Amino acid sequence: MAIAFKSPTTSFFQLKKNNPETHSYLRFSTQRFATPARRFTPMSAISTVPTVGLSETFTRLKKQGKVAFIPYITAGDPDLSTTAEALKVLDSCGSDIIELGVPYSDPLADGPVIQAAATRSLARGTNYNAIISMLKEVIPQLSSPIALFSYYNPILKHGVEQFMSTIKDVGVHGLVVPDIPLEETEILRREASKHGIELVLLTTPTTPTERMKAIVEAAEGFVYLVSSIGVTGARVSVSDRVQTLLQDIKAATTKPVAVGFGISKPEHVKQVVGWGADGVIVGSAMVKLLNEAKSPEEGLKELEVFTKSLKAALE
Ligand SMILES: O=P(O)(O)OC[C@@H](O)[C@@H](O)c1c[nH]c2ccccc12
Repeated sequence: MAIAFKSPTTSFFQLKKNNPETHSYLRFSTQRFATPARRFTPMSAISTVPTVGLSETFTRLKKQGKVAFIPYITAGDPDLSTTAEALKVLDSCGSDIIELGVPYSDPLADGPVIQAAATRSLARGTNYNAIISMLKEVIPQLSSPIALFSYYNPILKHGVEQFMSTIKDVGVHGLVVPDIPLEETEILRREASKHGIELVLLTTPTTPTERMKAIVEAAEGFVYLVSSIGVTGARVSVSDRVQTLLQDIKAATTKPVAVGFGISKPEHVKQVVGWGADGVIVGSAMVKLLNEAKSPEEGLKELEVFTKSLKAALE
């Protein structure tokens, strides 16, 4: 059993056996992480705020009666130094966890906005080593934990153990791998847990109940509830099926559940919070804003205003 990502116009997840598309993650990408790591000017005063992991973050927020705000951005779009600054902006505007996407040439679950961000980033020469160097410098300056978001292929390319050990060393707390089916997460889960990395798993509106139960049982950090069928990207409204899906998941687990896909406005955030989500994930809207700004500096300013508006909707 495997999860296949279809083209943006068709369904998002499809559970199928022996479908060639399901094994796309086994193909090694020709994209080389070849360019040398960029250097970042060290900050004069680097704070070493000890961050806690994903599940601990939810526990702390729950005690305060709060819901987690989880933005997503793609590393290296428009460039890695802007990503470094964007992480600091997102952190200082009250993000609780930050999802950082590793750009990949076949981002099958991503809609046009994030796909284009990955393409731009790779075209600029963003590579794994450069992302790791950037994180090594920036993570000590953040108070929110980072969940790295990567398709399976780049992880396989580095070797699962090597990958986990490297991301742990630079201070990453969690990992989301959207194109690996539950049945094939064994090695990933073993290595993640060996290195203290929380492996977030996803469930979707088309996941059968029994399978959803197995996914939430294995999930670490939080359960990612994909709000709608399709690919990532802003939508006019959030499907009200999310309310029932949340109830079903919550009947199966006490683990925190964060909702993502199509959330782009304060109204969406309020709605999802009203339905009982423990976290709200916003990706494409953030990526779009950074891309469409007149300059990276302008983009960072807009990111700050936008993040504050979404965060305010959570209060
Ligand atoms: O972009 P949206 O619709 O706001 O959805 C969140 C999302 O971007 C982020 O979590 C994500 C980026 N790429 C993905 C691929 C699969 C699942 C989730 C993701």
